[in-house]
Amino acid sequence: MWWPWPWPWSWQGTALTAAAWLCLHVAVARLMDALWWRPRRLERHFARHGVRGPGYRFFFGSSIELIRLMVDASSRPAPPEAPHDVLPRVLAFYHHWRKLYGQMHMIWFGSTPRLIVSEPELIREVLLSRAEHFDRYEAHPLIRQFEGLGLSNLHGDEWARRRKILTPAFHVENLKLLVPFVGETVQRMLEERVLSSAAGGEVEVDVAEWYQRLPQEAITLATFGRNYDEGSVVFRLQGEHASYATEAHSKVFMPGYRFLPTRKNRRVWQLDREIRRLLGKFVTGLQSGDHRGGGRDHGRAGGMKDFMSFMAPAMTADEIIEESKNFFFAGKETLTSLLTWATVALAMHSEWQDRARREVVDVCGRRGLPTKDHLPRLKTLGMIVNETLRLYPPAVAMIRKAKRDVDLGGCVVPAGTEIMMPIMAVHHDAEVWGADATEFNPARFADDGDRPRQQMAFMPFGGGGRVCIGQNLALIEAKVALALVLQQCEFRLSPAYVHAPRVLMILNPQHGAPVIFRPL
Ligand code: HEM
Repeated sequence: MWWPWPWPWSWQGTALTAAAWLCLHVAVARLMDALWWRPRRLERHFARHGVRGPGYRFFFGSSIELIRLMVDASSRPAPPEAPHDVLPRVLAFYHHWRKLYGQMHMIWFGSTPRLIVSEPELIREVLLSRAEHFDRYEAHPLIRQFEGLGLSNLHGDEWARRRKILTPAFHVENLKLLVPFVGETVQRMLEERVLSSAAGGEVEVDVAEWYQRLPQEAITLATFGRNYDEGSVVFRLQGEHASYATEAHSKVFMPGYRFLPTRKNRRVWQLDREIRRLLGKFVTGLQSGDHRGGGRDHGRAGGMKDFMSFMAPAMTADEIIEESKNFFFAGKETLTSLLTWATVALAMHSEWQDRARREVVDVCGRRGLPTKDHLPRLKTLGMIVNETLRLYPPAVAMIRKAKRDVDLGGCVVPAGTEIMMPIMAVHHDAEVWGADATEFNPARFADDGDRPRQQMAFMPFGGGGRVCIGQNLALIEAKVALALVLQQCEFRLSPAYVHAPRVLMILNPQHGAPVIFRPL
């Protein structure tokens, strides 16, 4: 039989072609909706609620302008006449768009709307009173890979389960037992780098580099206890791993780039495998009871119960691996940042340096290491640490995501919108802190000091259920380290120092922090 065209093949072909066209149309329509129509609809929605911001640009959102503002700001140091007025440099995009669009405004992170909220009252709603409507923001896969799938990156029930397991490990009474170890570590650091090199004279040290050793050693001991030496190897590799993350974060993100077998990527994969292998071996030993110690360490850690012994009975090997990666990541750069800025601020304000030193000598003596009983008596030092965290919060912002449509300050925030809370902007706000908001004045944190009483005016460690679990550890380390440095040296900024705080995940000095120490 002959047909003018190859029936039934032509029917099938036509149907297939039509289906392919339909799929293509649907895919293109969806893509266009995600990248163009939805952002425009959301823009109009927010405008109706009086919330405006830089207009949405196809695919890139506000990213190109944001990067331009940040790069431009980082090309100039902070103004010498107001050195602590660093918000326009650190969060240049916030500073710029706030002037144009008001305190609550919106920007576009690609095609995702990001609402900027900097009123303490609204932040309180997001973190505390209406926290169930907001979820922790999903970090980029590259950052998650380095940070580890630990507390910082978990959600819902799994986060709650882990937080419950880990909370007792970070109890202040447990952590206080670390004080002698922290003191000995800082004493060794001083002897090796400052006291011996200075030999009666002066020595210049880049404190942004130098301080890194303390959190690294403290987290290693707190996590691994008696198995500190094995832990050190893991965390040394993790240090290298994290340095690639910081480097990657400072570059423009290219989707899929991390899967290419470049020299650096191959090293990152190798490090990842090695860290997992070592931690896996260690954890399996710990869980089968075939390990040296774990539990209470009566040696270096003065009887502190290490984090491993809280995790081993309750978590799988993989979970422990991810959690330890997370501790290392969350605890190292943040503390280094705090110590660096406190030292820089004290070098700039010698009156506070002298006052804090007198207190340290009164409480701890001319030579002795600080003890856990000394710490609450170091009031001036506590005020200095708080004032540093206010002006130079290591984590400059927090991000949440609306789980569902939710009312915030009279604006209906659609599900999926990200909420960015710029910690540094709240800390520098003259309406919250008064006319001297950008001056270094630790006295505002005195018991009878004049400071805002509203919740979330001061939140260097975040707030609500997801408040920093490591804050007690950080404050212990910071007080002991600064007390020892003050007790044994006078210091001032090197002429080579340029005051240029910038944020690369964590707030750090763009050109390092060279400080001149003179042993006392
Ligand atoms: C000066 C030092 C530190 C600062 C300023 C700091 C700041 C913060 C902030 C702001 C958050 C909340 C993030 C958010 O809600 O989005 C946070 C969470 C967290 N921090 Fe810290 N941190 C410091 C030290 C540490 C240390 C020493 C550790 C542990 C070893 C640590 C572990 C964590 C963890 C695990 C979380 C996630 C908690 C959760 O989501 O349940 N931090 N930190």
